[in-house]
Amino acid sequence: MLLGCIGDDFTGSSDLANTLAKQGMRTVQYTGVPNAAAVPEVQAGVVALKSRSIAVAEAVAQSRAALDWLLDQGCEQIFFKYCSTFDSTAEGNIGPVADALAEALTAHKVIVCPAFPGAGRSLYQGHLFVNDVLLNESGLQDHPLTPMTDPDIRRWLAPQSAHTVGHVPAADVFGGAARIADRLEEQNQAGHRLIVVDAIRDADLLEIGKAAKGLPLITGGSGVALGLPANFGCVPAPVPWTGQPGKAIALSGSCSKATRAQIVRHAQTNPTKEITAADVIDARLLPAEVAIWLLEAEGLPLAYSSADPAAVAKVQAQFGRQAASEALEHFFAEVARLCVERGVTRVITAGGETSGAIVEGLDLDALEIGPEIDPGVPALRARPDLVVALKSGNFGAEDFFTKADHILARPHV
Ligand SMILES: Nc1ncnc2c1ncn2[C@@H]1O[C@H](COP(=O)(O)OP(=O)(O)O)[C@@H](O)[C@H]1O
Ligand SMILES: O=C(O)[C@@H](O)C(=O)COP(=O)(O)O
Repeated sequence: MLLGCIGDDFTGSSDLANTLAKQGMRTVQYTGVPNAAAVPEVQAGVVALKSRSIAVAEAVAQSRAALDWLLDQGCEQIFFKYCSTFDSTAEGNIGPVADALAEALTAHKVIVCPAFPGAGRSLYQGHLFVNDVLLNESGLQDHPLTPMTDPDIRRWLAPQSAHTVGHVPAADVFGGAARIADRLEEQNQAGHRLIVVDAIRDADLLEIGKAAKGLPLITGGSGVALGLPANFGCVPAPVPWTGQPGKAIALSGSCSKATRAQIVRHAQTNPTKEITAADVIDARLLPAEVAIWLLEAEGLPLAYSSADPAAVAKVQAQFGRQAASEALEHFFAEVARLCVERGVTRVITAGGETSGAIVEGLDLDALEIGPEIDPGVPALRARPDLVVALKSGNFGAEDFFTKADHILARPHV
């Protein structure tokens, strides 16, 4: 294994794996830290953790365990993948995990770059934009677990890290790889260890990738991984795929604007069922009832708890943020488990935490990376009889659910 990656959630990990596979690296996504060694053909291993919203100490411990396993596989470089919208709180977990990995790897110039222009995320003067609005006006300010209320990534990261935060501005990034490398060195000499690097185009990310050659640790969204495979001699290649016939279901616990629009669109031509948090928490609705509905419905049925910010705030005020999230995540995991046990072969999920709970509930070990459905979302083969797609809350076009199912079912490509 050449490149070892640690993802702080499951959709994000598949987003990164998608980029690496498209750029020609033989990539596998693992559910948590594997117990056994990787097969020798794997060039990039992505250890998917569900560490974005857990306690800081636990996120650090899990990430350190992932690092140890990746180093045991012979990795020459480590990539810490977090969200392209930098989802985190003032306590963490991006800063503490990056600090711990940097310490363990004796990394002194650590790139911090959430930019993903392909999905509308650009970083300019340290400020993160989602399409044409600042992060804190993009809807992410209402995220149920990690509300992003400040678009200045330097300011957001500072309280999370033991080190001062540096910056390489766009004007230097536009100067190319050598200038970026010089600026990283300069920022480190000035005492900074975590260094926010601007990027607004894929061309910038490719230059940052070149400048990152040989650095022990890189952190960011999947965008900044674009230029890394070339450093290992890999070249872009089509990703092979054999789809899976049979019965499909879709499950969504994402409350993002993008997912809610996708649900409205899907409901125009497919059966949909809304799950309310109160019904789940008070046990008025059981996973088996939803599983039966999904199994009996025609087309691509979708069960969702996705709700707008006002409804989410009401649920959280009544039951508590963590309790509501956990109850819904466990519920969806159990629904998925029952459906797969009864023969479902294609599972499409929306939401990072939700997808993580479902993948863990289904006990899926290693995911083989297939072709891209929409930017940042690949088709994945979990078992000989099961394929999945894990959609990040904010990714995907309005017709995502049907498009995903079409690709997951597609015969050999
Ligand atoms: N109606 C709801 N009320 C409160 N919380 C909800 C509701 N629906 C989903 N959630 C929780 O909100 C969180 C959404 O996070 P996630 O699944 O990561 O989606 P995204 O990818 O959009 O961030 C999950 O923990 C989920 O259980
Ligand atoms: O980088 C991204 O935006 C995604 O890969 C990601 O991490 C998604 O997280 P969720 O929005 O919680 O699914």
